[in-house]
Amino acid sequence: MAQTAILGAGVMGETLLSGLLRAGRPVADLLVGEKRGERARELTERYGVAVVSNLEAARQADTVAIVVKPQDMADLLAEISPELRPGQLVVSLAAGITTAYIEARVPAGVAVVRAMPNTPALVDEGMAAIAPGSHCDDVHLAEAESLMASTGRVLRVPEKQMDAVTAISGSGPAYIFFVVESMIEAGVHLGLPRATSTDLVVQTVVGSAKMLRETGTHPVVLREQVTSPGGTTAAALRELEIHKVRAAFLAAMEAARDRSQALSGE
Ligand SMILES: NC(=O)C1=CN([C@@H]2O[C@H](COP(=O)(O)OP(=O)(O)OC[C@H]3O[C@@H](n4cnc5c(N)ncnc54)[C@H](OP(=O)(O)O)[C@@H]3O)[C@@H](O)[C@H]2O)C=CC1
Ligand SMILES: O=C(O)[C@@H]1CCC=N1
Repeated sequence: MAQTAILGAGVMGETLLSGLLRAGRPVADLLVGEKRGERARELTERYGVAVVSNLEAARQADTVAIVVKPQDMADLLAEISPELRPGQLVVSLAAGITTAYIEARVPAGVAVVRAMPNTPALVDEGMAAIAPGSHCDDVHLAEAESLMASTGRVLRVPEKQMDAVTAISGSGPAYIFFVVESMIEAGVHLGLPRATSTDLVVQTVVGSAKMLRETGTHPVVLREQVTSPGGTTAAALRELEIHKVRAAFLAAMEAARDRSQALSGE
């Protein structure tokens, strides 16, 4: 099978690595580029994967997945560019970095795909979107899709939607964890033991997510089913509206979208 290199084995790089292995990708087909010796030893012990220099990984691999921070992208591309060749596929998982940014820094003819995954990929419930660059054919896009599909669902989107995707599903798990954390804390304020509050909130979120996915019913309808006339839910939702939670979500996601747009220029 073709070799895939993962450059940048932090939170998301390790999530991709472990997902590919769970999906049955032979470890011999994977390479990791990691500059810190201690981290390299940890990854080899944990997964049995070969850890090599970025240059060596770029030389050997057919597909190079780049999972460094956007701010480290320019240096990494300058480092590996001498080893990249036309026909090779670069998949960038970095927020905000456009395919044009990468294409301008690699040899002509290198295919580039921009991907935006999220951390639920760690439990094979990821949501990723992919967008092709200008030298990318269907085979390249299908390869990027199969890479991301190892850990969950994948959508193909036009690149102009990627900053919004990043604001919704890329950063999205953090908003959900923030809501969960807030609800647990509220339970504690209401006098529940922390463990009880945590159990109640986590299962409520899992159950609600499962209902959304399995029934396909619109969230407004599901919310109305919970909201008995003159009851407890109506009282709570009124407070959420008074505190402008809906407007806060809109402002938050606009801020994430704007931050994503700014990252290519830094
Ligand atoms: N975390 C998330 O939920 C998501 C992250 N992403 C994207 O994934 C990318 C990585 O994010 P995340 O995993 O959170 O960040 P991390 O900081 O956890 O991981 C980045 C990794 O890249 C390594 N690195 C930096 N420079 C190089 C280099 N030249 N060669 C090899 N490795 C290098 C870092 O090593 P060291 O620590 O030694 O510097 C670190 O291990 C970002 O671009 C982010 O936008 C996308 C979607 C979701
Ligand atoms: O916060 C970030 O910039 C990255 C991209 C999406 C999720 N985490």
